[in-house]
Amino acid sequence: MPSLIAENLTYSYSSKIKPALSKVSLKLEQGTLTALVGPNGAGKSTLLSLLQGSSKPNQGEITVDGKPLRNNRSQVALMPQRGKLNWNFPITVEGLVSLGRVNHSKSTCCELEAALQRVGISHLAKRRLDALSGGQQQRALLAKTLMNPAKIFLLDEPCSAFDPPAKEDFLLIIRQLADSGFTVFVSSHDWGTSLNAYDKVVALDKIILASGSPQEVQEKLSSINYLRWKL
Ligand SMILES: Nc1ncnc2c1ncn2[C@@H]1O[C@H](COP(=O)(O)OP(=O)(O)OP(=O)(O)O)[C@@H](O)[C@H]1O
Repeated sequence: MPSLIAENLTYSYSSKIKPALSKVSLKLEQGTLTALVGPNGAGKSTLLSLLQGSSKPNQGEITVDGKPLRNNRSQVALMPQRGKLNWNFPITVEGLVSLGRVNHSKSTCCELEAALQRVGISHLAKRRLDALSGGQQQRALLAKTLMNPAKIFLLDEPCSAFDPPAKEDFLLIIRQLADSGFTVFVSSHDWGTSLNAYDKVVALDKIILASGSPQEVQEKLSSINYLRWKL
């Protein structure tokens, strides 16, 4: 059953420039892990911000469980790109993660501990954020996002700070999230074999280039010679 459907989304930052996204349609099924791939400037972050509802499309519709997104925004949470955060802010890991509670209501110890456990950093709860590695910081940011009682998680380039083993560990964490019923949509620059860890791949470059299983998308992109001239 699809939990999020986007139909014909078009979005321009200004009427004077070409649209960042044109007629983008996709379906995210409940309990699946989907990759969103595309080169720099393809519109990945723009699409995620539309799907989260922080920007509105110029044209097109987004529904969550059959209702317009505007009536169901609490079901969708976005983890921003790491570049959007000040990692030197003087805060502990548990302080950061607690901020993820919606409306900043007081989080219970259980919720906090569950989020830290899900991403495997309970032992770092009292550490300062600026004393962590880039990969540990990304896990802390995911734990903060998971404090949100949403069921659709949009992750904007979460693997950018990871070395290959850490990336594999992170993929396992998000796979477990999907297997426990959450819908997870992850933007990435990685067109390599790690795409095989996903149920589905959406390739974007202002329009949807291809969508389907990792193999189907790789085949489609090579048939249009996209990978050769673009990447
Ligand atoms: N605030 C903005 N104002 C004007 N144009 C913008 C703005 N944000 C993004 N753009 C433009 O929209 C297009 C899509 O940008 P976006 O950040 O969504 O791409 P992306 O695929 O996430 O890129 P990257 O992989 O580099 O993060 C780019 O041409 C970008 O320059």
